[in-house]
Amino acid sequence: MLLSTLLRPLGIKEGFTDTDITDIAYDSRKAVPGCAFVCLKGSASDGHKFAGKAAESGAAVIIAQEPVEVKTAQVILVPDTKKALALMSSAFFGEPAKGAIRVIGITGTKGKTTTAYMARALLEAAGHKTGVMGTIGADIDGNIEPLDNTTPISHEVFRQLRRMADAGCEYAVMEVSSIALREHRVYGLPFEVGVFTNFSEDHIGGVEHKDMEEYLQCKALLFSMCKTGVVNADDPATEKLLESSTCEVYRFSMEGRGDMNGDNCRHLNQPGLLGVEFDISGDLELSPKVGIPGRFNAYNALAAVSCCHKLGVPKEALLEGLRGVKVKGRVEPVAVPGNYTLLLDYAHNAVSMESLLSTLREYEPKRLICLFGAGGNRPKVRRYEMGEASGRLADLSVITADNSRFEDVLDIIEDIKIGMNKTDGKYIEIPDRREAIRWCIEHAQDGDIIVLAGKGSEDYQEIKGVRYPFDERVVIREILDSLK
Ligand SMILES: CC(=O)N[C@H]1[C@@H](OP(=O)(O)OP(=O)(O)OC[C@H]2O[C@@H](n3ccc(=O)[nH]c3=O)[C@H](O)[C@@H]2O)O[C@H](CO)[C@@H](O)[C@@H]1O[C@H](C)C(=O)N[C@@H](C)C(=O)N[C@H](CCC(=O)O)C(=O)O
Ligand SMILES: Nc1ncnc2c1ncn2[C@@H]1O[C@H](COP(=O)(O)OP(=O)(O)OP(=O)(O)O)[C@@H](O)[C@H]1O
Repeated sequence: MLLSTLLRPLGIKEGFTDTDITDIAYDSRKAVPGCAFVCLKGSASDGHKFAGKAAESGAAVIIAQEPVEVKTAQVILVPDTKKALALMSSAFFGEPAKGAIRVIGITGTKGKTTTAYMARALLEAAGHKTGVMGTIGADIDGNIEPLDNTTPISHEVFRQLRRMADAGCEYAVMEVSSIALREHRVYGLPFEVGVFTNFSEDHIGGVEHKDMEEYLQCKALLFSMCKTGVVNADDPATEKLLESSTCEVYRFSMEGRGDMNGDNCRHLNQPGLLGVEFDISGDLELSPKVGIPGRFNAYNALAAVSCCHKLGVPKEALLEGLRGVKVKGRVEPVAVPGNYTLLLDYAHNAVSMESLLSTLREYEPKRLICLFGAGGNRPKVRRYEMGEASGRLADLSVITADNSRFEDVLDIIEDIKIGMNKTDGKYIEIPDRREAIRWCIEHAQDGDIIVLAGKGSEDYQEIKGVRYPFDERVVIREILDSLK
């Protein structure tokens, strides 16, 4: 593609020699002859330092935001290379979001993945093929390409949108993290709808956000990039989020203050099948059954229904889509031979643990058993808080390993116990996660709900820098086979 075509969206029309560009690279180790190398300032290093290396590998152009010394490539200075990468990537992949595919962005502290998959289920029930991009990966028809981040770097965002459009998707639903908005990973992307699920404390400190104010301001950016903002009217942060919005606003609520309101949430409870049912009024009258349990999933469903209603999805498709929805690793049921319920869930901090366990309590299990660990090399406060939440809400906690990374799993368990010991919750410790799961299955009683928290859709365990295969669906099947 001609350099002039890539630079046009940046408003650069002169001051360079036009040439054919083979690729766009932002990592010097992946620079190829004839590419444009974009220098990005990162958290660990500065891409400007690698401009020389990229030129040695044959880069024809260096896009930089401060002067760099290279002899074999032309240098083009721009005010912000992250924005430049996004605009150039969109052009490089044929501007997929300007005609080929309509993009829905979902932001919020919790519920992004679930709401994204619900929206896909609704759109597909209406006959619109839809791709999903988020924590689980880039998913077209269940074929999942892993992504480095929940919202990957802009080049990958536009590459995936092109892939989805080429595969015949009319829509892409993507999770848009606050970090991605801060880092301009979706800069210039025209969103048809932006959805806001909720806001609570998370992602503060280290390379993440400075404070809650900055966290919210980053999320707010989505609402000046979309035509319609579909927002949770019940969240105390919503009005502040919308202060500088430029979109049409559509509110959903479980407390009667929205354009679309949900009410009268009821639990669906059969062995192996938990779900929720609720009534919608306002712009639509319907009582959907949702194939995933939890009061918070009524919220997620209401967000997805509001979004898809705005896109013209008919009532019948809304009902059909929600009934059949399943989200990998989000309160996902696993078939077991006994009369108990075994669920996999991604809850890995206090907020999600609290909402998960309190909602499961409402299903009145004989016992609620929660198996969980906590990630190594992550803030310790998570461990104390998760321990406290499980101690308070589960009848029995089985404390085990999660991705211990470079820490000793026994040290992490000791931290979890600090929180646990603030409660009178019963617990056992089984550091080997496979053995802990086996214990739960061997000791399950009729009417129990057992939830394996923390892994969700992950299929590995990360120990001392190595990722070992660990798909809980496979592990459970192996344990059940060995017990036959
Ligand atoms: C802080 C942050 O967001 N970092 C992201 C960033 O990496 P970085 O800033 O550390 O990059 P760096 O190592 O400093 O390198 C800077 C530049 O030099 C280049 N380089 C580097 C070395 C070299 O030899 N040559 C070279 O050209 C790099 O390719 C890069 O362009 O760019 C990478 C590639 O896109 C991301 O994978 C990485 O995400 C890291 C892994 C991360 O943990 N990010 C978190 C904070 C994050 O983004 N989370 C959100 C929210 C998730 C949620 O809601 O749960 C997400 O969307 O995932
Ligand atoms: N609306 C919600 N409110 C509170 N908790 C929720 C909500 N939706 C889901 N959860 C809980 O949070 C966990 C993660 O849900 P989900 O993956 O949908 O959210 P996410 O925003 O994508 O999360 P993350 O940013 O951690 O990847 C679920 O497994 C569930 O326990």
